[in-house]
Amino acid sequence: MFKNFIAGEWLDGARVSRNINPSDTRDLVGEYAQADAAQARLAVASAEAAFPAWSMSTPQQRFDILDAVGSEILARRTEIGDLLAREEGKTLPEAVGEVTRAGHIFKFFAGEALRPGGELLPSVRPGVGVEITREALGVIAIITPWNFPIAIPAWKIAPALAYGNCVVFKPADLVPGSAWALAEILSRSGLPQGVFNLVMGRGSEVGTVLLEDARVSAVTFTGSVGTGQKVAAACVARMAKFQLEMGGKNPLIVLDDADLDVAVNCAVQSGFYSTGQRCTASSRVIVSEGLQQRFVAAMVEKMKALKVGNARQIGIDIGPVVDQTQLNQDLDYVRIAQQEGASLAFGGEALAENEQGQPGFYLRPALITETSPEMRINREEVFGPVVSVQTARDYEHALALANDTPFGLAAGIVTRSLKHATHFKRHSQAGMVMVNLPTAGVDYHVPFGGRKGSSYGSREQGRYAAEFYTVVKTAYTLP
Ligand SMILES: NC(=O)C1=CN([C@@H]2O[C@H](COP(=O)(O)OP(=O)(O)OC[C@H]3O[C@@H](n4cnc5c(N)ncnc54)[C@H](OP(=O)(O)O)[C@@H]3O)[C@@H](O)[C@H]2O)C=CC1
Ligand SMILES: O=C(O)CCC(=O)C(=O)O
Repeated sequence: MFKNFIAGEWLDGARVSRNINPSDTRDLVGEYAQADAAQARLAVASAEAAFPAWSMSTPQQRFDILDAVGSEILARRTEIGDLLAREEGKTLPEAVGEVTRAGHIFKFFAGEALRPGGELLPSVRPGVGVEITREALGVIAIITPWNFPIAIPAWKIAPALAYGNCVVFKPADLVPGSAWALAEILSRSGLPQGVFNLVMGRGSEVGTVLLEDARVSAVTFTGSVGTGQKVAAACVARMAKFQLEMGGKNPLIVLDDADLDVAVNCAVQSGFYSTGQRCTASSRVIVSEGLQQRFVAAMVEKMKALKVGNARQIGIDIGPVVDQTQLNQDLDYVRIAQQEGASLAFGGEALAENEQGQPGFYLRPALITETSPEMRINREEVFGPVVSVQTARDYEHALALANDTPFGLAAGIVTRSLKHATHFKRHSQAGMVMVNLPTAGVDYHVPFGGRKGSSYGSREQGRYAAEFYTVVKTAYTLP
């Protein structure tokens, strides 16, 4: 039994959740304690008690701890990557890559702890000095989704601690294993008791406490739009700071002058890898008329060669969908698209088992053509290996189609035209824009986030994370 970490102790939960391997549903990854509301409140209390001392800890102390955590994650990347692949279903190379990213994130924010910002200015009044500093907020609640079970926790926990906050971390109930492994490393890192707390459990119970408890100063959330709206409403009601990263319906434009191989690689990589379960996935490909037929034919050829199977097996390109609910959602969207008049050019069928006969949530990646902008497949996030194709008359039409979405997380263009690439970077209504690169798979040292319905609040990652995890103070002195 894997326990919760509250007030410096490992505690049994009120219930137990079973973590099942989506590549082979006979395989139980482990049993994990589920905290109840009382334990969530205990975690908040312990974080609150630890805050005065931790917020005054030295940059050196924070650096040493975060740097050592990063080193251990990197040293154990293969082992933790295997656990991640086993519980979430992304392929082993993708999972090891995610763990590596988590290690680098801790090291990046270790460095940031040594670079506190601040300004010293003369006042407009004679003899008065003005200091602008950043201070820690207090207790931060961190609520994360299942699709990046260690990288997303890392890019929230590391800055929270680096800037002097205390943390109550609630990972997704579906994939507690990688989160637990990270918490176990943090539990031995030298953090004072109560600075970091892990409360695995249900969003409806543990999550609700974290949103409503007045001792929680800020909530950082990644997940679905529906839950994001609940987080926002609860935080506004009690004036807590919050930050939301939610869905995407990310476009990838392919212009007539594109290198076809680059275009297909970008579309396959960001549409289907990680089983399409990324908020940055290119789920809409917008191709200009002259290249449309060749692009679809080349995509189908590439997709025929993709190996769908056990995430931990060498040579597999696409692991399983995370669970039956998500698989049903993916299949529903493939069906709805066809009912609305689109064509299924390739894939889209569930496979009850892989080539080894292991039962899992397998889905052959789907390419849907002859779609139009108003179809649900072009408006709603599927969160699976399902890509739609729209045809554009020219660049201007493609740009209009790309921006015609309630979301605005990432957007890409494949072109040899500097003019169009430059125009697109300026006029895309997305937070992250890629030229001749996949929309998914971003750097860890630069800002991450979107516009419109995709994100709310300040950016995550890189130096920009300081905006959320600190509060600015302006001090005036007349010596
Ligand atoms: N843009 C993105 O990065 C992501 C988007 N998604 C989208 O969300 C869909 C569902 O994924 P899922 O992970 O279940 O997303 P959710 O939004 O349901 O869950 C995200 C996190 O919020 C928690 N939570 C759920 N309800 C509440 C609540 N009332 N109060 C506080 N916390 C709560 C969840 O806990 P628990 O695990 O117990 O439910 C989980 O830890 C996907 O199909 C996809 O469309 C998902 C992941 C990432
Ligand atoms: O594409 C990436 O690198 C990050 C994606 C992500 O954060 C997400 O899907 O939640």
